[in-house]
Amino acid sequence: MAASFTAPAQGLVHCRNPTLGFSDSIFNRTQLQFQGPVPAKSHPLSFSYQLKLANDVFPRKDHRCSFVQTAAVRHIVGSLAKAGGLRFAVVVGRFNEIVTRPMLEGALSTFKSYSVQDEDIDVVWVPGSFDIPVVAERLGRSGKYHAVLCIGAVIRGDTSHYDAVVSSSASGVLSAGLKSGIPCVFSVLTCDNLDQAFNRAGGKHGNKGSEGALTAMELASLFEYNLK
Ligand SMILES: Nc1c(NC[C@H](O)[C@H](O)[C@H](O)CO)[nH]c(=O)[nH]c1=O
Ligand SMILES: CC(=O)[C@@H](O)COP(=O)(O)O
Repeated sequence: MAASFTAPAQGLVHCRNPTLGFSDSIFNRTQLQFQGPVPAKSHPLSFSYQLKLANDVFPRKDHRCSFVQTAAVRHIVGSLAKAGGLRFAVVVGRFNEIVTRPMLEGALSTFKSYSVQDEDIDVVWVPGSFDIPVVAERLGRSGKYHAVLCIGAVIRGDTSHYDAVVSSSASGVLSAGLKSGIPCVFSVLTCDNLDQAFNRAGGKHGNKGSEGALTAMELASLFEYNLK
């Protein structure tokens, strides 16, 4: 997309120049002195007129304007600061609840710390990770939530059952998001043993439930405020 010029009175051109912050989009305004005539009622300016303005401001011998090329990129990022007021569903597997419960608690406290109210969160328990996707899709389609966070813990046993549950859960959550059009976040641990799981449920490798809540808020905000 082209740089967004506005042409206020008196021949001043403002150029919107986005800079990225991790959790928010910040736009800096740069004022440029413009030499040529500015049409009285000129916004939004056509792309060709924006090019003409830019070339008038930065004339180059080879008739190319590097300013337009760099300023034309707009970076769009969801904002955690705008999570308050958004609604979330959390689908949690009861299987290995000793792991999934602290993940859920981590998620709920992270939502709270970004001003998401308790009444804007519904927690739905299901038997295990394999059962999460069908529920996530139903919740996504309900129109009640801005994002669905999926929490589970699959721990390898003796047979190939692990692979079936892991791959079904991962592809199912992906498909739930794609089919419902609502972000469905995958916070299902896939571990070789209980130790690995505890380390990711509030232990030395953090809490993947909390991380999932951050992802859910960022995507919910992106969809609600930037991609409509
Ligand atoms: N073994 C694990 C399961 N298995 C259960 C399935 O998820 C599912 O509930 C059952 O097949 C009925 O559809 N679930 C986990 O979350 N973690 C496991 O380690
Ligand atoms: C990940 C699993 O499904 C696991 O609990 C099953 O264990 P097993 O393969 O020993 O039956």
